[in-house]
Amino acid sequence: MNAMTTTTKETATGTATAAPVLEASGVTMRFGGLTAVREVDLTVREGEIVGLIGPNGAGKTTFFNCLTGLYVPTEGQVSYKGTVLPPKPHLVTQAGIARTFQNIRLFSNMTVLENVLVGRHTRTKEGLWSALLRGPGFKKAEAASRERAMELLEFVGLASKAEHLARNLPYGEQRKLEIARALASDPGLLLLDEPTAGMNQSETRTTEELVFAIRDRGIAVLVIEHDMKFIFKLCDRVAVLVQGEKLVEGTSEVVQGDERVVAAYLGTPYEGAPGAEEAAEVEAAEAHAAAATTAPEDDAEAGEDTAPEDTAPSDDTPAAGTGKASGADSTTEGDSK
Ligand SMILES: Nc1ncnc2c1ncn2[C@@H]1O[C@H](COP(=O)(O)OP(=O)(O)OP(=O)(O)O)[C@@H](O)[C@H]1O
Repeated sequence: MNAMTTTTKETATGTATAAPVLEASGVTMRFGGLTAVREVDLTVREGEIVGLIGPNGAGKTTFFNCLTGLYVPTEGQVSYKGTVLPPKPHLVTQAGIARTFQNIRLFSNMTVLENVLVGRHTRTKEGLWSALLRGPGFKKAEAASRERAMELLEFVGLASKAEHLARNLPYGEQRKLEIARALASDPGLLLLDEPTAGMNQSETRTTEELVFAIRDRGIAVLVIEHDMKFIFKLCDRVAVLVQGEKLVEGTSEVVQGDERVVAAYLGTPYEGAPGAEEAAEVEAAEAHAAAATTAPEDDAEAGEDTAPEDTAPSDDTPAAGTGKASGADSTTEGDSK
């Protein structure tokens, strides 16, 4: 990792007033009756590393998919450097957002270098004919792309394996290669989905340094991770998603000290928890219905009057906030992780 320098969070001080790179506002994603992400606002500023955490199924990856155009959000919008993004992955990449996936997506039968070159294609201007005829313009562009790709491999510490097949790399290096490929599109914002999943401690530590070094190159980072030690050490700010809603956002210290975050991870309900109101209503209605079935006969008349409004929701009552569900089918992808 020759180009990497070990840096710390301190280099990011003063980012609170830096220009926003990413602005997500009111992002909601519904899949039929399920609201996976509900009205989430999130800003990432220049020079920041922001963490997105939450228990399994909290909606983190779905939110990433909304940011990168893989899903068309049911509501809300996403802007990159002040311009609203069209929900199309290639246009989002072209605009300046790159990502890695929770499930590694490399071209396993291509070399390490070729994988990075693929990530470079959004930044090369040579057209199809130029490529087929292999004219001087194409050769020059190809040489420049190779040089850039090698520089990125050097940066992530994989230069010596440029000609290896991607599938022969150990797992931790495949994750690094994914990062190099994402960087090949010259992004202003990098989204990392669980970059240390499956890594040992030393690989995690190297990834930590890599993310700091990426930020030091002027690329803002938004990272999903379950490894709390990694997140709290790395991030200038952390947002916590629980059941699709943003519960807390703040510095690592603020988030770690918030009892609602602890409760969400331990599964302990707390006052005002997302979905708590609906759950309380259902519980009350069920209790009411149960009382009605065991009520003495002289209560039956009163029961008839109140039943239509007070009974528990029927099976076809939509879940809270699902009234406007749309678009999910057309945007759902097979493997969106
Ligand atoms: N394409 C889809 N169709 C229907 N439901 C989906 C789809 N993608 C995600 N979901 C649901 O949305 C909710 C949020 O899932 P998501 O994968 O975004 O959570 P997550 O926070 O990334 O979880 P994890 O930490 O386990 O990766 C889950 O209930 C999931 O089952």
